[in-house]
Amino acid sequence: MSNCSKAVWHYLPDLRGCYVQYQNVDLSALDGSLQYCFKMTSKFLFEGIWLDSRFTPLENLCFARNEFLVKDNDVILVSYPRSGTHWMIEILCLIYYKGEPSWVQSVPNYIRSPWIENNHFQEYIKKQDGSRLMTSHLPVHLFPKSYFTSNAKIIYIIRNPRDVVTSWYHLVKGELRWKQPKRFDEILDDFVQGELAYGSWFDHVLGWIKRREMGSFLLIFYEELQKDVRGSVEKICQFLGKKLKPHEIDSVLQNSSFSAMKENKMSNYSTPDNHITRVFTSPMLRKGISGDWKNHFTVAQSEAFDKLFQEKMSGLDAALFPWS
Ligand SMILES: Nc1ncnc2c1ncn2[C@@H]1O[C@H](COP(=O)(O)OS(=O)(=O)O)[C@@H](OP(=O)(O)O)[C@H]1O
Repeated sequence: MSNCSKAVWHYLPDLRGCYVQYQNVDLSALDGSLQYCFKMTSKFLFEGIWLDSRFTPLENLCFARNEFLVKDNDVILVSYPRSGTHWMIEILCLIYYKGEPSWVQSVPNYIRSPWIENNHFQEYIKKQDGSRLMTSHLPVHLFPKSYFTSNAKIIYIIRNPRDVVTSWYHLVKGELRWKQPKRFDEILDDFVQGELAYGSWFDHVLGWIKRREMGSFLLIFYEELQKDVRGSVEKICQFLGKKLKPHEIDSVLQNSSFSAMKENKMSNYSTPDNHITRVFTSPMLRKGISGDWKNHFTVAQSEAFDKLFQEKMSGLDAALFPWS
Protein backbone atom coordinates (compact mmCIF):
# COMPACT_ATOMS: atom_id res chain seq x y z
CA MET A 1 0.00 0.00 0.00
CA SER A 2 1.19 3.48 -0.78
CA ASN A 3 2.68 5.46 2.06
CA CYS A 4 0.43 8.30 0.86
CA SER A 5 -2.71 6.56 1.98
CA LYS A 6 -3.77 9.37 4.29
CA ALA A 7 -5.47 11.84 2.04
CA VAL A 8 -7.90 14.54 3.09
CA TRP A 9 -9.49 17.02 0.75
CA HIS A 10 -10.51 20.59 1.38
CA TYR A 11 -12.17 23.25 -0.64
CA LEU A 12 -10.48 26.59 -0.09
CA PRO A 13 -12.76 29.44 -1.18
CA ASP A 14 -10.25 32.04 -0.03
CA LEU A 15 -7.65 30.49 -2.34
CA ARG A 16 -9.90 30.80 -5.36
CA GLY A 17 -11.28 27.29 -5.39
CA CYS A 18 -8.22 25.14 -4.95
CA TYR A 19 -8.16 21.78 -3.35
CA VAL A 20 -5.39 20.65 -1.08
CA GLN A 21 -4.49 17.05 -0.66
CA TYR A 22 -2.70 16.31 2.58
CA GLN A 23 -0.22 13.75 1.51
CA ASN A 24 2.34 11.80 3.40
CA VAL A 25 2.54 14.31 6.24
CA ASP A 26 1.85 14.01 9.92
CA LEU A 27 -1.46 15.82 10.25
CA SER A 28 -1.04 16.24 13.99
CA ALA A 29 1.98 18.45 13.25
CA LEU A 30 -0.23 21.01 11.51
CA ASP A 31 -1.87 23.89 13.34
CA GLY A 32 -5.23 23.54 11.69
CA SER A 33 -5.02 26.67 9.58
CA LEU A 34 -5.83 25.78 5.98
CA GLN A 35 -3.47 28.43 4.69
CA TYR A 36 -0.66 26.87 6.67
CA CYS A 37 -1.59 23.38 5.53
CA PHE A 38 -1.61 24.61 1.97
CA LYS A 39 2.00 25.71 2.32
CA MET A 40 3.00 22.50 4.06
CA THR A 41 1.42 20.04 1.69
CA SER A 42 2.20 22.01 -1.44
CA LYS A 43 0.16 19.95 -3.88
CA PHE A 44 -2.86 21.76 -5.28
CA LEU A 45 -5.20 21.34 -8.16
CA PHE A 46 -5.79 24.26 -10.48
CA GLU A 47 -8.12 23.87 -13.45
CA GLY A 48 -7.50 20.15 -13.52
CA ILE A 49 -3.71 20.44 -13.22
CA TRP A 50 -1.70 19.44 -10.17
CA LEU A 51 0.85 22.05 -9.17
CA ASP A 52 3.35 22.42 -6.36
CA SER A 53 2.99 25.60 -4.34
CA ARG A 54 6.62 25.47 -3.20
CA PHE A 55 7.63 26.37 -6.76
CA THR A 56 4.39 27.73 -8.17
CA PRO A 57 2.47 29.68 -5.55
CA LEU A 58 -1.07 30.36 -6.63
CA GLU A 59 -0.49 34.13 -6.67
CA ASN A 60 2.39 33.68 -9.14
CA LEU A 61 0.32 31.45 -11.35
CA CYS A 62 -2.52 33.98 -11.41
CA PHE A 63 -0.07 36.78 -12.21
CA ALA A 64 1.56 34.75 -14.98
CA ARG A 65 -1.73 33.84 -16.54
CA ASN A 66 -3.72 37.04 -16.22
CA GLU A 67 -1.32 39.93 -15.89
CA PHE A 68 2.09 39.15 -17.36
CA LEU A 69 2.58 40.79 -20.75
CA VAL A 70 4.40 38.62 -23.26
CA LYS A 71 6.20 40.72 -25.86
CA ASP A 72 6.61 39.94 -29.55
CA ASN A 73 10.35 39.44 -29.31
CA ASP A 74 10.27 37.16 -26.26
CA VAL A 75 11.59 33.61 -26.55
CA ILE A 76 9.89 31.10 -24.27
CA LEU A 77 11.15 27.60 -23.66
CA VAL A 78 8.31 25.26 -22.73
CA SER A 79 8.45 21.65 -21.61
CA TYR A 80 6.92 19.02 -19.42
CA PRO A 81 9.26 18.54 -16.40
CA ARG A 82 12.32 16.28 -16.71
CA SER A 83 12.46 16.67 -20.49
CA GLY A 84 15.83 18.39 -20.83
CA THR A 85 14.69 21.94 -20.06
CA HIS A 86 17.90 22.95 -18.29
CA TRP A 87 20.00 21.61 -21.15
CA MET A 88 18.02 23.78 -23.53
CA ILE A 89 18.31 26.82 -21.23
CA GLU A 90 22.08 26.41 -21.37
CA ILE A 91 22.09 26.08 -25.16
CA LEU A 92 19.89 29.16 -25.58
CA CYS A 93 21.92 31.29 -23.18
CA LEU A 94 25.11 30.30 -25.00
CA ILE A 95 23.56 31.03 -28.40
CA TYR A 96 22.56 34.50 -27.12
CA TYR A 97 26.22 35.08 -26.16
CA LYS A 98 27.63 33.53 -29.37
CA GLY A 99 29.18 30.68 -27.40
CA GLU A 100 30.96 32.98 -24.94
CA PRO A 101 30.48 31.31 -21.50
CA SER A 102 30.67 34.32 -19.15
CA TRP A 103 26.88 34.58 -18.64
CA VAL A 104 26.32 30.86 -17.97
CA GLN A 105 29.29 30.85 -15.61
CA SER A 106 28.25 33.89 -13.58
CA VAL A 107 24.43 33.87 -13.32
CA PRO A 108 22.26 30.95 -12.12
CA ASN A 109 20.15 29.35 -14.86
CA TYR A 110 16.86 30.14 -13.06
CA ILE A 111 17.72 33.84 -13.32
CA ARG A 112 19.04 33.70 -16.90
CA SER A 113 15.79 32.16 -18.12
CA PRO A 114 13.30 32.50 -15.27
CA TRP A 115 10.26 30.26 -14.88
CA ILE A 116 7.14 32.28 -15.70
CA GLU A 117 4.97 30.59 -13.08
CA ASN A 118 7.52 30.41 -10.28
CA ASN A 119 8.63 32.41 -7.28
CA HIS A 120 10.71 35.49 -8.04
CA PHE A 121 9.69 35.62 -11.72
CA GLN A 122 8.69 39.28 -11.56
CA GLU A 123 11.99 40.18 -9.92
CA TYR A 124 14.13 38.15 -12.35
CA ILE A 125 12.39 39.16 -15.55
CA LYS A 126 13.03 42.83 -14.77
CA LYS A 127 16.75 42.13 -15.20
CA GLN A 128 16.20 41.37 -18.88
CA ASP A 129 15.61 43.64 -21.82
CA GLY A 130 15.53 43.18 -25.59
CA SER A 131 14.66 39.63 -26.58
CA ARG A 132 13.79 38.21 -23.16
CA LEU A 133 14.41 34.55 -22.44
CA MET A 134 12.06 32.66 -20.14
CA THR A 135 10.98 29.14 -19.30
CA SER A 136 7.76 27.41 -18.35
CA HIS A 137 6.37 23.97 -17.62
CA LEU A 138 2.78 25.20 -17.91
CA PRO A 139 0.32 23.34 -20.10
CA VAL A 140 -1.06 25.47 -22.91
CA HIS A 141 -4.41 26.19 -21.23
CA LEU A 142 -2.70 27.76 -18.20
CA PHE A 143 -0.22 29.82 -20.24
CA PRO A 144 -0.15 33.65 -20.05
CA LYS A 145 -3.17 34.90 -21.95
CA SER A 146 -1.13 37.66 -23.56
CA TYR A 147 1.02 35.08 -25.37
CA PHE A 148 -1.87 34.10 -27.62
CA THR A 149 -2.03 37.54 -29.23
CA SER A 150 1.75 37.98 -29.44
CA ASN A 151 4.39 36.88 -31.93
CA ALA A 152 6.65 35.49 -29.20
CA LYS A 153 8.68 32.44 -30.15
CA ILE A 154 8.12 29.14 -28.40
CA ILE A 155 10.64 26.30 -28.25
CA TYR A 156 8.87 23.17 -27.06
CA ILE A 157 11.07 20.28 -25.99
CA ILE A 158 9.73 16.73 -25.77
CA ARG A 159 11.44 13.67 -24.29
CA ASN A 160 10.44 10.02 -24.37
CA PRO A 161 7.86 9.88 -21.53
CA ARG A 162 9.41 6.63 -20.30
CA ASP A 163 12.66 8.49 -19.62
CA VAL A 164 10.72 11.45 -18.23
CA VAL A 165 9.07 9.33 -15.55
CA THR A 166 12.35 7.56 -14.81
CA SER A 167 14.09 10.89 -14.32
CA TRP A 168 11.19 12.10 -12.16
CA TYR A 169 11.38 9.01 -9.98
CA HIS A 170 15.05 9.68 -9.24
CA LEU A 171 14.39 13.33 -8.48
CA VAL A 172 11.57 12.76 -6.00
CA LYS A 173 13.43 9.87 -4.40
CA GLY A 174 15.62 12.57 -2.90
CA GLU A 175 12.79 14.80 -1.74
CA LEU A 176 13.68 15.83 1.79
CA ARG A 177 10.25 15.81 3.42
CA TRP A 178 9.27 12.20 2.72
CA LYS A 179 9.92 9.71 5.47
CA GLN A 180 9.72 7.02 2.85
CA PRO A 181 10.04 7.87 -0.85
CA LYS A 182 7.59 6.47 -3.35
CA ARG A 183 8.50 3.34 -5.27
CA PHE A 184 8.98 3.45 -9.05
CA ASP A 185 5.64 1.72 -9.68
CA GLU A 186 3.86 4.34 -7.56
CA ILE A 187 5.49 7.22 -9.45
CA LEU A 188 4.68 5.52 -12.75
CA ASP A 189 1.08 5.19 -11.63
CA ASP A 190 0.93 8.90 -10.66
CA PHE A 191 2.50 9.81 -14.01
CA VAL A 192 0.00 7.76 -15.99
CA GLN A 193 -2.90 9.23 -13.99
CA GLY A 194 -1.61 12.79 -14.60
CA GLU A 195 -1.15 13.33 -10.87
CA LEU A 196 2.42 14.62 -10.90
CA ALA A 197 3.01 18.36 -11.04
CA TYR A 198 1.90 19.94 -14.34
CA GLY A 199 -0.60 17.16 -15.02
CA SER A 200 -0.64 14.55 -17.73
CA TRP A 201 2.37 14.30 -20.05
CA PHE A 202 0.00 13.25 -22.84
CA ASP A 203 -2.29 16.27 -22.42
CA HIS A 204 0.70 18.61 -22.12
CA VAL A 205 2.23 17.36 -25.37
CA LEU A 206 -1.08 17.16 -27.25
CA GLY A 207 -2.01 20.66 -26.14
CA TRP A 208 1.26 22.27 -27.17
CA ILE A 209 2.00 20.28 -30.29
CA LYS A 210 -1.10 21.67 -31.99
CA ARG A 211 0.55 25.08 -31.99
CA ARG A 212 3.31 24.00 -34.33
CA GLU A 213 1.06 24.85 -37.29
CA MET A 214 0.83 28.49 -36.12
CA GLY A 215 4.45 29.50 -36.76
CA SER A 216 6.92 31.01 -34.28
CA PHE A 217 7.06 27.51 -32.78
CA LEU A 218 9.98 25.11 -32.78
CA LEU A 219 9.47 21.52 -31.74
CA ILE A 220 12.60 19.76 -30.60
CA PHE A 221 13.21 16.37 -29.03
CA TYR A 222 15.68 15.50 -26.27
CA GLU A 223 16.61 12.42 -28.30
CA GLU A 224 17.32 14.63 -31.33
CA LEU A 225 19.70 16.71 -29.20
CA GLN A 226 21.41 13.52 -28.06
CA LYS A 227 21.76 12.21 -31.60
CA ASP A 228 22.88 15.36 -33.38
CA VAL A 229 23.47 18.25 -31.00
CA ARG A 230 25.30 20.38 -33.60
CA GLY A 231 22.48 19.98 -36.13
CA SER A 232 19.95 20.82 -33.39
CA VAL A 233 21.86 23.93 -32.31
CA GLU A 234 22.03 25.09 -35.95
CA LYS A 235 18.28 24.55 -36.25
CA ILE A 236 17.67 26.60 -33.08
CA CYS A 237 19.94 29.39 -34.36
CA GLN A 238 18.00 29.49 -37.61
CA PHE A 239 14.69 29.64 -35.73
CA LEU A 240 15.97 32.52 -33.59
CA GLY A 241 17.55 34.35 -36.53
CA LYS A 242 21.01 34.09 -34.91
CA LYS A 243 24.09 33.60 -37.05
CA LEU A 244 26.95 31.86 -35.25
CA LYS A 245 30.35 31.03 -36.69
CA PRO A 246 31.50 27.36 -36.50
CA HIS A 247 33.88 28.03 -33.60
CA GLU A 248 31.07 29.81 -31.71
CA ILE A 249 28.87 26.75 -32.18
CA ASP A 250 31.76 24.59 -30.93
CA SER A 251 31.78 26.66 -27.77
CA VAL A 252 27.97 26.33 -27.36
CA LEU A 253 28.36 22.56 -27.56
CA GLN A 254 31.31 22.42 -25.23
CA ASN A 255 29.77 24.61 -22.53
CA SER A 256 26.34 22.95 -22.63
CA SER A 257 27.66 19.39 -22.47
CA PHE A 258 26.46 17.25 -19.57
CA SER A 259 29.90 17.30 -17.94
CA ALA A 260 30.34 21.08 -18.31
CA MET A 261 26.88 21.72 -16.85
CA LYS A 262 27.41 19.26 -14.03
CA GLU A 263 30.54 21.15 -13.00
CA ASN A 264 29.10 24.62 -13.44
CA LYS A 265 27.70 25.94 -10.14
CA MET A 266 25.40 28.27 -12.07
CA SER A 267 23.82 25.31 -13.87
CA ASN A 268 23.82 22.52 -11.29
CA TYR A 269 21.90 24.23 -8.50
CA SER A 270 24.77 24.41 -6.07
CA THR A 271 24.56 28.14 -5.41
CA PRO A 272 23.60 28.75 -1.76
CA ASP A 273 20.28 30.53 -2.30
CA ASN A 274 18.66 28.22 -4.84
CA HIS A 275 15.12 26.93 -4.32
CA ILE A 276 15.77 23.36 -5.49
CA THR A 277 18.26 22.01 -2.97
CA ARG A 278 15.97 23.13 -0.16
CA VAL A 279 13.52 20.55 -1.49
CA PHE A 280 15.59 17.81 -3.16
CA THR A 281 18.86 16.14 -2.30
CA SER A 282 18.99 14.38 -5.66
CA PRO A 283 21.09 15.94 -8.42
CA MET A 284 19.25 17.90 -11.10
CA LEU A 285 21.75 16.51 -13.62
CA ARG A 286 21.65 12.75 -13.08
CA LYS A 287 22.65 10.55 -16.05
CA GLY A 288 21.76 12.63 -19.08
CA ILE A 289 21.13 9.68 -21.37
CA SER A 290 18.25 8.24 -23.38
CA GLY A 291 16.86 4.81 -22.63
CA ASP A 292 17.50 4.53 -18.89
CA TRP A 293 13.81 3.62 -18.59
CA LYS A 294 14.75 0.11 -19.74
CA ASN A 295 16.47 -0.35 -16.36
CA HIS A 296 13.27 0.56 -14.50
CA PHE A 297 10.19 -0.68 -16.40
CA THR A 298 9.14 -4.30 -16.05
CA VAL A 299 8.03 -6.07 -19.24
CA ALA A 300 4.39 -5.76 -18.12
CA GLN A 301 4.78 -2.02 -17.36
CA SER A 302 6.44 -1.48 -20.71
CA GLU A 303 3.66 -3.27 -22.62
CA ALA A 304 0.94 -1.43 -20.72
CA PHE A 305 2.69 1.89 -21.38
CA ASP A 306 3.04 1.16 -25.11
CA LYS A 307 -0.68 0.47 -25.30
CA LEU A 308 -1.53 3.64 -23.41
CA PHE A 309 0.82 5.69 -25.60
CA GLN A 310 -0.80 4.36 -28.76
CA GLU A 311 -4.28 5.12 -27.44
CA LYS A 312 -3.50 8.63 -26.21
CA MET A 313 -1.38 9.68 -29.19
CA SER A 314 -3.44 7.95 -31.89
CA GLY A 315 -4.18 11.28 -33.61
CA LEU A 316 -0.49 11.89 -34.32
CA ASP A 317 1.86 10.26 -36.81
CA ALA A 318 3.95 7.76 -34.79
CA ALA A 319 6.98 8.68 -36.94
CA LEU A 320 6.97 12.11 -35.28
CA PHE A 321 8.50 10.59 -32.15
CA PRO A 322 12.18 9.73 -32.59
CA TRP A 323 12.04 6.80 -30.17
CA SER A 324 9.29 4.90 -32.03
N1 LIG B 1 23.63 18.74 -20.89
C1 LIG B 1 22.77 17.74 -20.72
N2 LIG B 1 22.85 16.65 -21.53
C2 LIG B 1 22.00 15.61 -21.38
N3 LIG B 1 21.00 15.57 -20.45
C3 LIG B 1 20.89 16.63 -19.62
C4 LIG B 1 21.74 17.75 -19.72
N4 LIG B 1 21.37 18.64 -18.78
C5 LIG B 1 20.34 18.09 -18.11
N5 LIG B 1 20.05 16.88 -18.60
C6 LIG B 1 19.04 15.92 -18.12
O1 LIG B 1 17.71 16.46 -18.24
C7 LIG B 1 16.89 15.90 -17.20
C8 LIG B 1 16.26 17.01 -16.41
O2 LIG B 1 15.28 17.60 -17.21
P1 LIG B 1 14.74 19.09 -16.95
O3 LIG B 1 15.85 20.04 -17.02
O4 LIG B 1 13.59 19.29 -17.89
O5 LIG B 1 14.20 18.99 -15.46
S1 LIG B 1 13.23 20.02 -14.71
O6 LIG B 1 11.93 19.40 -14.60
O7 LIG B 1 13.17 21.28 -15.46
O8 LIG B 1 13.84 20.17 -13.40
C9 LIG B 1 17.79 15.01 -16.36
O9 LIG B 1 17.67 13.69 -16.91
P2 LIG B 1 18.11 12.35 -16.17
O10 LIG B 1 19.59 12.34 -16.12
O11 LIG B 1 17.57 11.25 -17.05
O12 LIG B 1 17.46 12.34 -14.82
C10 LIG B 1 19.15 15.65 -16.62
O13 LIG B 1 20.24 14.83 -16.31
